[in-house]
Amino acid sequence: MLKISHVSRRFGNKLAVDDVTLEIPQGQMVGIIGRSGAGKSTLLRMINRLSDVSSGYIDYEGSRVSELKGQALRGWQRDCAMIFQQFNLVPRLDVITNVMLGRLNGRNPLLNLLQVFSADEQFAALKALERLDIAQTATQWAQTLSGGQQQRVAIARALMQGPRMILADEPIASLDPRNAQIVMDSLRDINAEGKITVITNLHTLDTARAYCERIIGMAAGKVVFDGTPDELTTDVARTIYGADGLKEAFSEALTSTSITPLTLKTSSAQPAP
Ligand SMILES: Nc1ncnc2c1ncn2[C@@H]1O[C@H](COP(=O)(O)OP(=O)(O)OP(=O)(O)O)[C@@H](O)[C@H]1O
Repeated sequence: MLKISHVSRRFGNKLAVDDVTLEIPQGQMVGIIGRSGAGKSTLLRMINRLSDVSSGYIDYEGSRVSELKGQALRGWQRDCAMIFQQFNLVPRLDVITNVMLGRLNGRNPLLNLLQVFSADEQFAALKALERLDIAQTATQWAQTLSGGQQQRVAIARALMQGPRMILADEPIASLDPRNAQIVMDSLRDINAEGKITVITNLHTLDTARAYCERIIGMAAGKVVFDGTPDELTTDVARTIYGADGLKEAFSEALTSTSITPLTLKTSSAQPAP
């Protein structure tokens, strides 16, 4: 269980996240939606401790994540993998090495520097790439891959950490609909098969509805909705996006990133209406 208790984050005068309290059971697939600037990324970054809370607490399985330091903090960041809109791969390294870098936190820094990886690590990286159906790209430079392939490499790298949770910050915002679907299908399958909690920020309503069993809506730093896709009515969407943002949220859903799941493995995930 991840517990977020009265968490706020301030940047100067700006309250980016405002008194958020949430409980996320292990293994849930959660989508966070909201307009640009609503505080979605800041919330994810605080969970992963890329950013510190200004006030409040974050706990995971009884451990106070928001106060971890040193090795314990690195341990948490290994348990709680993060993927980003821009993939964050090393462009001039081959794919398999990029994936093995997912083990960084658990390894001797000197070996990292020399990029020496054991046979076991190479095997695990290949298995992770196979799981994402891109093992054939293992020896290519990361920068030669399409955006969708790069995001799958980033997910494979996250899997190399052996995480209990994956945080995805707008993972499909830079992808075309087909690749967006492949990436969301991968996240959904990893969630369903491995009981790995997935919390993903998403720009579009339809993707959140199609893939997430629970949707959290944020506006101006606050949680303004927390429920199932069925409960996310047009009125609720208006609260999340505002009357002027609503058109954008729905029209986006009908155009560039409109996707539906390829295969449904979880009973709670429903295709977009
Ligand atoms: N490092 C920072 N310094 C100053 N202000 C910041 C910083 N990070 C975020 N903010 C501000 O906090 C608010 C919330 O930003 P955040 O990136 O969390 O929103 P978001 O919902 O993820 O938006 P987007 O969808 O555009 O990424 C915004 O007003 C943003 O400008």
